[in-house]
Amino acid sequence: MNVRARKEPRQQAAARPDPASGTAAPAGLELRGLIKRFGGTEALRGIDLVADRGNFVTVLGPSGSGKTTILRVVAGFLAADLGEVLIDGRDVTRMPPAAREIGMVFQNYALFPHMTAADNIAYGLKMRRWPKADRDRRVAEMLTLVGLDELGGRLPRELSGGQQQRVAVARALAFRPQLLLMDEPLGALDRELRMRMAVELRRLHQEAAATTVYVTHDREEALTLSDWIVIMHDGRIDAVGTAEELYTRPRTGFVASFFGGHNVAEATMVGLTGDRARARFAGCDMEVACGQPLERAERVGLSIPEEALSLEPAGAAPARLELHVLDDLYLGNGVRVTVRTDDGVTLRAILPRDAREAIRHGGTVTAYLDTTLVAAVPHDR
Ligand SMILES: Nc1ncnc2c1ncn2[C@@H]1O[C@H](COP(=O)(O)OP(=O)(O)OP(=O)(O)O)[C@@H](O)[C@H]1O
Repeated sequence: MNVRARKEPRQQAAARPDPASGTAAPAGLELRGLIKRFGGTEALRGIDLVADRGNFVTVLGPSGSGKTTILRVVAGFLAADLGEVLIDGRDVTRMPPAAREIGMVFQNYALFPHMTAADNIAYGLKMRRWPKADRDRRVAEMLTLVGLDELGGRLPRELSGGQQQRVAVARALAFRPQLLLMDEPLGALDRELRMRMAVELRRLHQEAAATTVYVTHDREEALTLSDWIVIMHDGRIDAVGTAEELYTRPRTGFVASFFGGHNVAEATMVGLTGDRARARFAGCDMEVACGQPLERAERVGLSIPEEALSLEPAGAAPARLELHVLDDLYLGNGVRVTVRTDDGVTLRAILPRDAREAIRHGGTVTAYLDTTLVAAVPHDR
């Protein structure tokens, strides 16, 4: 079954009609006004989120932004000071963790070391009093699903990190939870294995059809896995969108620099019409799209992707800039340069390999900015 059907995530809690049935379909997960304080620390400052059933939602954000706290509140390990948690329309806010029927996978796997892979997978089924024959059938199915048919009899210590992680996923999905929570499940694996497992998790998610909330601080994992990405910043949701939306039209400077790896530069706002702003940057006037509705102000932020600069005019409206080269690094498939405008704004750019000739350390270079790739964001003071 394909659960990637794109439905809109909603940052405000509101049931939406299900076009198929004509009635309001409960969301797979709904968070309403979650607030959590630890002493003087406000870990969650009002989280509203609706994830449609079967969606894969990644919660991405820097360390300390509140990602794990959200999962712990949803799982029931931690009570929020205020707010509600609904799973498939069921208010579970005051239910103990076991009654919420959630599948969970965490970074340290937490497999039972003295049990075989098969027994680890069967554990939750036993707790739920599944008859032995059903249990055995389901364990075999899960071992096949995660590609470990031959290894069910092994103890965790006889399995590689990636294999243990698959057992943990199989165990979490075995009892067919409607909701699966994963907190940095690939964090302990090396980079190559992490990316391979991310692709595999995506496939498992599609087969299991559970609404999934996945916490990570790794952008690439988020890109590989998600229907929707939620960007956390300081206990709040800064933005929700598809990877493409967040990359091409970041709402804020934080999203642009954290998720997109973009430059965020300050510019003068010289005009604003609807969702387009006119900005003066590096001596050029340019018209750019707004990442969110903006107010008329003196200053505006510009989100400038690293690939927006080139040495030949590019895009529909290339703005010509004279830049000072501070640094250049040959990458094989391109050149990473650090440049500075006359006003002292520093930008990072990726130029094609053959640009190396034109770039001299300490020299100046004429570059063209593809303004169709630039987005105006609120100016952070
Ligand atoms: N049990 C606790 N007691 C006190 N403060 C806590 C506790 N748990 C979390 N915090 C604080 O709440 C904030 C959010 O923490 P959380 O663990 O949710 O962040 P995170 O985004 O998951 O970070 P990381 O990526 O480092 O795991 C942090 O400032 C953290 O120090």
